[in-house]
Amino acid sequence: MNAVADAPDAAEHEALLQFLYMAPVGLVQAGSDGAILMLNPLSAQLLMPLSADGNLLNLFEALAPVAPDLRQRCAGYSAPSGNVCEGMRLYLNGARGGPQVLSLTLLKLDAARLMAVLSDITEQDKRERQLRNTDAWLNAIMTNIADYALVSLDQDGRVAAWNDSIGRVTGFDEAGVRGQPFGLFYPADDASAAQQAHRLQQANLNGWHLDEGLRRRADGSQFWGSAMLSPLPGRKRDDGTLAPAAPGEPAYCLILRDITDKRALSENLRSATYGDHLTGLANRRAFFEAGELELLRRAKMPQAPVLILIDADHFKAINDSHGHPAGDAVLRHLGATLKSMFRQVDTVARIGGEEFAAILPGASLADAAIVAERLRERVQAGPAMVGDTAIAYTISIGVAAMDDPACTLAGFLQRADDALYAAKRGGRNRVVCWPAEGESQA
Ligand SMILES: Nc1nc2c(ncn2[C@@H]2O[C@H](COP(=O)(O)OP(=O)(O)OP(=O)(O)O)[C@@H](O)[C@H]2O)c(=O)[nH]1
Repeated sequence: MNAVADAPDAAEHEALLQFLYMAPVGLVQAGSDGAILMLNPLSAQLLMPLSADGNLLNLFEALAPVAPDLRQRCAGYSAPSGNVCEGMRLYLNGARGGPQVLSLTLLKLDAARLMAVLSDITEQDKRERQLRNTDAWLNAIMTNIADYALVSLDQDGRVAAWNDSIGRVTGFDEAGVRGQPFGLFYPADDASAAQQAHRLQQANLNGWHLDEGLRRRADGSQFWGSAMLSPLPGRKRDDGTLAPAAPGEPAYCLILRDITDKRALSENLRSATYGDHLTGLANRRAFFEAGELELLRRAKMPQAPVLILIDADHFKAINDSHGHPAGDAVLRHLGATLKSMFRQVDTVARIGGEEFAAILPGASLADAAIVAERLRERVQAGPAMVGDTAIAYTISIGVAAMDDPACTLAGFLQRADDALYAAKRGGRNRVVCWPAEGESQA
């Protein structure tokens, strides 16, 4: 070779060496018998832990602990050139999930030469394993947790993909579900196109939409369920907007869950927190919360609510002559009478030992006084039966309109209590409205 021709060769050679040195993958050139002809620093680094004596002389021998059949593979590869193996995973230190994972691609360059490309894919392998675990985990959830159901919906909220869990929770079969709007799982009065569109829109805006309520099974029966709706993650563009999905393709994920048990639990919790254990009415805490709420609402209502305080007369004497448990039975009797006399919208509570209160929204003082008088008559007319014993008792009632914008709930209670006190003083078994005659206004 002459000097003019030699110069570019030397430069190319230098560039090649530099490439081999810097390459982010391990490169090994070997003969067809595996004898290593050349290897770059990274491949030496990757192969070194496999070598028993630190001498990297033969590729097949170096890789024997993790790829014992490599020599046979090459021998059996009859094409003049091509990939003997591609992306073969080599798990160093034996076990899968060990500290290091290599990927090996072995190229047959020609009859005499092989080129191995090695790269460290430990992190990638770990991520893939995590994904597989997550997949298996999700699958296990969907298959084993009986009260969850997963379904994917298309752009318009129609069921795009069937999942067995849907059948299990709702009783629908694939033919009955695929292509149907997801309102199918809701009772008719909650399943309009507009209601569905609203749910999808909320999911688009917030990233998810969750609602709890009655859900419908294939046989028309209902259960208490939650529905979590969210756009599929793949649709999110870099700018945060959602890419439209192709017609019929999954665009949303809907997770339905039967939470009948959970609801019963929270109802129990609710009644433990807000219910009176003896009478089943609201308790003092519930009464005060409802009272404050009524005061907030009062401004927007044409009619202020009315507060009624009810107290059993001479209750101590009942306890003394019949015993405390009989007294309890009388209180239960009074509670049941109250429950039967007031409307659904009224708050009726036991706020003390033998003291009860009711808030009547949208009632005038005169109407409330009539209701109170009827209640008094009813209690007087019907004794409480405790076993075989009829225990007659009466009640006194104070009534106050909650119509003074400057007055607080405590203030209204004081007014009703003043009226109640007047009823007691006046001889009991009577109804008095605030301001009572002869009482000064608070
Ligand atoms: N059995 C029973 N008695 C209760 C309960 N809470 C309070 N009491 C009793 O109710 C009685 C209330 O007595 P007082 O406040 O003197 O009133 P009263 O005897 O009803 O007389 P007037 O209210 O003035 O008509 C007391 O004896 C309390 O022990 C309860 O949960 N069960």
